[in-house]
Amino acid sequence: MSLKESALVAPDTAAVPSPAEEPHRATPWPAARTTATEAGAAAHAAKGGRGPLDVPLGAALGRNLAGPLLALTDLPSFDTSAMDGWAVAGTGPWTVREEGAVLAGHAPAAALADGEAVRIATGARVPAGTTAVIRTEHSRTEPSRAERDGVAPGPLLHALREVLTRQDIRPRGQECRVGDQLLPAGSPVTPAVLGLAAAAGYDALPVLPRPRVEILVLGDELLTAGLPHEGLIRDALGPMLGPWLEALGAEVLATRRIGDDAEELHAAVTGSAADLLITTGGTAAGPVDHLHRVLDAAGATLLVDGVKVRPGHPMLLARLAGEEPRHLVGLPGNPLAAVSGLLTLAEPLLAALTGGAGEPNRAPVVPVQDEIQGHPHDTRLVPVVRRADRAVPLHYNGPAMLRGIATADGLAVVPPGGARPGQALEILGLPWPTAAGEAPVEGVCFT
Ligand SMILES: Nc1nc2c(c(=O)[nH]1)N[C@H]1C(S)=C(S)[C@@H](COP(=O)(O)OP(=O)(O)OC[C@H]3O[C@@H](n4cnc5c(N)ncnc54)[C@H](O)[C@@H]3O)O[C@H]1N2
Ligand code: MOO
Repeated sequence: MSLKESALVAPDTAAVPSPAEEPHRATPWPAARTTATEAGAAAHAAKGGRGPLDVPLGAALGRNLAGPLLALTDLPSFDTSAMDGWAVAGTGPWTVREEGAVLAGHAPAAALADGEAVRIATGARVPAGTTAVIRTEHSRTEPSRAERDGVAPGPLLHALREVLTRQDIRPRGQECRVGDQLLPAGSPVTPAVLGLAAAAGYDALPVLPRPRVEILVLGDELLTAGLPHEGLIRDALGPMLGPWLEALGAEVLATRRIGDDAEELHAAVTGSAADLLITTGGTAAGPVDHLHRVLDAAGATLLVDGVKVRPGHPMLLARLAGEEPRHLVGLPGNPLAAVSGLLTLAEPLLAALTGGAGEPNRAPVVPVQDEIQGHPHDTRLVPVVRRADRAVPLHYNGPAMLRGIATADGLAVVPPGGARPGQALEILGLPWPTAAGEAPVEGVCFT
């Protein structure tokens, strides 16, 4: 008997009701996120072996630091002139030393004797004996009598304002001393962090390994190019999920289109090397919704089978069979339902899988401007834009729509029963910069 004939029996012959038809099996939304976090944390702990990687600075952007960033040097590493002007020793007027300017990156200049001055550039090492730097614009020079007579020494330097001891000198170690912690472990490597790491002496950074993710897009009705026609529609999830998951810190191994083929799906699920498989579609009870049967045949354990959230309630989380802990998140096919599954299950799991690289989607609490209709029993996730101190719900929030989320700053977590105007709600953030306050808020209300 083939796989299709045995474990993957056709849905209309299956005696058991589908998970979508069994609301009691659905997990409350907060508990589903906790389960996903715990699954990721357990997988991370079990994988102890996948230790930090040293990557060149240029490749570290967007990764998370595997350990604290410790300064490899004092910063600045020498007493540095903060201004173009004069290094002086003692009180003025000062005799200007004959030699040329002390420049950044050049050999150290000879020590200044009391009463001497030398030209200095911003970033140059101040000569030993220097008591202050005077900016060019705060100084004037005049020929000394000796210089007028044609014999050394050179001109005299006068300060045009009071000179404070050590002014405009950046002392060695002002920003940090060697060994100081500049950033804690887990910090995201931003462009600014790359700059700081380079300044502090790093050529490479130890970063956490990224969870490997594979995306399986299911559905015979999906087109990868052109206009929808004859009942076929464009695949909206393939182009969206890879970049979204990368923005959440994953390494996306592949996005594969599988169609509605149970055998092919079974082979893809059992043969994948990814830490996390993401499927789209096939979670419900339709004639070609094979996901539950494939997971059963593959020996997977369902950790979450339906969540009390709208949209996206048929989403699921499974632990795949095998010694290595690997997971599968089944996202519903409706595009906004898939986003809901991504934020509910995939995001917390990925955050924990990277080893506590930061709090997953720290949700700020913001009052909502308008009433938001609730589901009687389930949480709702509703795209919102932030306007000043308020969250404004967007209207194109139907399960099959991406028009709302495409202009949103986040998703409001609306408790069962709904929210009153002014009620404070958690807002799940999106992993990219949003144009808060720019988006149109008027529109037709669809469900
Ligand atoms: N009898 C029931 N039917 C459905 C239920 C239910 O509880 N009982 N739940 C509905 C809900 S809610 C959702 S969400 C969907 C979930 O369906 P599936 O995960 O099985 O997804 P599909 O049936 O494959 O597709 C649903 C919908 O989404 C479109 N789709 C799928 N993939 C994509 C894609 N990559 N890009 C764009 N659009 C996609 C697909 O064409 C369908 O229109 O089930 C309901 N049914
Ligand atoms: O999960 Mo469904 O998206 O509510 O239509």
